[in-house]
Amino acid sequence: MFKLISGKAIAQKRQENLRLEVENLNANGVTPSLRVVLVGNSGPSEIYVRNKARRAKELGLDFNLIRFDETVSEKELIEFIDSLNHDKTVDAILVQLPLPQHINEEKVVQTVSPNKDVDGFSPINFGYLWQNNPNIIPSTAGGIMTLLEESDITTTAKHVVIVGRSNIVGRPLGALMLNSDATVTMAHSKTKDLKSITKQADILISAVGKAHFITADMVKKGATVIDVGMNRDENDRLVGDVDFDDVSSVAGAMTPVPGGVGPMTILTLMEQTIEIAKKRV
Ligand SMILES: Nc1nc2c(c(=O)[nH]1)N[C@@H](CN(C=O)c1ccc(C(=O)N[C@@H](CCC(=O)O)C(=O)O)cc1)CN2
Ligand SMILES: [Mg+2]
Repeated sequence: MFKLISGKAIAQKRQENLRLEVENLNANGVTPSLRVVLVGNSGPSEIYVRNKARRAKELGLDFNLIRFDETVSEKELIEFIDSLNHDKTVDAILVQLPLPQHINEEKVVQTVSPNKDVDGFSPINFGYLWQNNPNIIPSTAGGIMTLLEESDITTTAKHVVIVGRSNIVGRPLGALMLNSDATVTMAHSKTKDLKSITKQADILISAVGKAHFITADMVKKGATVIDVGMNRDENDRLVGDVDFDDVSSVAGAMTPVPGGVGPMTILTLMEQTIEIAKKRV
């Protein structure tokens, strides 16, 4: 039987509990605070940041978006982030990616204090994650683990194939899957005979950024397929990496785009902002 995994519904359900946690914190004089730094005004980043702002406001968080022109210098950006690091009223800092070409993304990510790094992108938090001692973890990867858990899809001893090795999704998800006792294969653009590998997956995750990349012939019957892609098709519709109509004829469970992984990314960001703020109680 085929199951559609709705990230939107799971995120909505968990957000109810988060509201109660925020009320509890408020009763202790704490309002979790999140600062999002956005450089330039690319269409997709604007949408993602707007979604973050909406959820934060629904939860009653202290949310602030700080915008910089896309010509901002690396030095100015780094100095600003450092001022947030030292601001005692700020729990969590997020720099929306990607950044313009002239700014070194690694340097900026390394500037965010590991204690406020709600994206879990700093080398310290990445290191903790790979040592199976996670602190703050990247939101998309964390959201996917929650999505599976809430859908009663276990990872122990499963063969998980992740296509894509980005720092935002593929690599941290590889660590989380390994930590949760899956057998993990990380595939990427240099992988030979990708289809022979994806066909072995009990859980197949695609984070490639190419519409219609995963087709039914690449999927084992009954497999769970998680689609992280956010692409525009030839009709300018938002689609994932997975050819949904084709793959749903063989998969056992699948996430849609939109309404799958995206809402879970934002939920996890809210959960982690609240977790960081709890340390103030
Ligand atoms: N600093 C960060 N930058 C980026 C991250 C990140 O986790 N931290 N991840 C992605 C973008 N991303 C979060 O920022 C993100 C992507 C998608 C969604 C989302 O809600 N998607 C919706 C559809 C939205 C639409 O209509 O286009 C869905 O899937 O239903 C939220 C966040 C890159 N940058
Ligand atoms: Mg993300």
